[in-house]
Amino acid sequence: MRKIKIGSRASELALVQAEMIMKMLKEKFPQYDYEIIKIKTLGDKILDKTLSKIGGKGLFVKEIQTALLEESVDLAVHSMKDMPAESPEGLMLAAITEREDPRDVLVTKSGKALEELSTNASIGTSSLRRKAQLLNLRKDLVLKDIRGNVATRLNKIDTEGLDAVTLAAAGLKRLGYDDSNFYYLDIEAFTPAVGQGALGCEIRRNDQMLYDMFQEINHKETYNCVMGERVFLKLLEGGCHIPIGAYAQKVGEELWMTGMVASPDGSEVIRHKEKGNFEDFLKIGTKLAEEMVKLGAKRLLASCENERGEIL
Ligand SMILES: NCc1[nH]cc(CCC(=O)O)c1CC(=O)O
Repeated sequence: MRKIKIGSRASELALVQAEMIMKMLKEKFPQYDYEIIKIKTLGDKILDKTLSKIGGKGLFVKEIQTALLEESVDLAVHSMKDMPAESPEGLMLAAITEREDPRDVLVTKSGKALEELSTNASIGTSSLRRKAQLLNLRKDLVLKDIRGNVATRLNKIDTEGLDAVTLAAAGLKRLGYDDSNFYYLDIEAFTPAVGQGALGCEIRRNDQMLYDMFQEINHKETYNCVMGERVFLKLLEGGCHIPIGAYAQKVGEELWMTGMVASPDGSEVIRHKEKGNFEDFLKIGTKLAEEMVKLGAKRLLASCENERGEIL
C-alpha cells in the first residue's frame, strides 16, 4: 500500500495547513497511508534579516521543492502567497483548495480600528504591501519590521511595545485565534497579497496517481481566482520587490479582479478593477496588468531598484 509523504515547513501554521490537506485526502482516499514530514526552510532558519535581503519569497518553498524532487516527500503544501510564479522543472501545482478569509487584520490589545490608533502609533509588519497601504491610510504611523511565525509576531505587541501588528486573517483563523481583538481591514481599501488565504498542493509532474486524486480536491473557483492573480503578479512584478497585491472573486458568472501597486512610502496607490467571464481568468489578469501600466504602475515599478523589501 502506498504511503503518501507530505512535506511541510515546521511552523505551527504550516503544520496546521498540511494537516488540513491530509484530512481532505484521508476522507476521500482512506485506502492510503499518510505522513507529514517537517522540513526546515532557509526562511525559517534566518530570522534576523528582512526576507528580501536573503532572497525573497522562494525561501519558504525551495527546500520542500528539493525534497519533492528527491522523492523524500510526495506532496508539498504551500501557502499560495509564498509560492514563486513558476514551479521548478519536474514539479507542478496539482490543486488549490478553497480560500479562507483573504483579508488582512490589524491586531491590537483591545481590537481598536485603524482610525482609533493614537497619532504616530507603531505597527509591526515586514511586508512592503502592508506598509505602503497602512501609510496611505494613515501617514503618521510608524512601521517596524518584524519577522517570525504568527505567535512570535503577535507577542511583539508586548515584547516590542507595539500598538499593533498586521497579519493575514487566514493564518490567524486557521490557528484558532479568537478574533475579538481583530480589526479586519476593508478589502476595497487594503488589497491582499496575491494568493492570500489559499493553499496550493504541489506534486511531481510524473505522479499520475496523486494528480488524479487532487482533481477531486481542487476548488475550481479559488483556482481560477488565484491563477488570475498570479498572472497579474508575474506580468507586473518581474522579480522586483514592490508593494503589490491583487484580489479576484467570483461574482455571478463573472470574475472580478482588483489590482494594487503602490510606492513604498504609501504616497501613491494605484488600484484598478477588471471583470470578465469566470473562465477567462488568465485574460483578466493580463488585462489588469496592462491597464495598470497605463495608469502609471511602470513608474512605481521603476523605483524598485533602490527600494527592495519583502513583498508578502
Ligand atoms: N508570510 C507568511 C505567511 N504565508 C501565508 C500566511 C497566511 C496564510 C495565508 O495567506 O494563506 C502567512 C502569515 C501572514 O502573512 O500573516
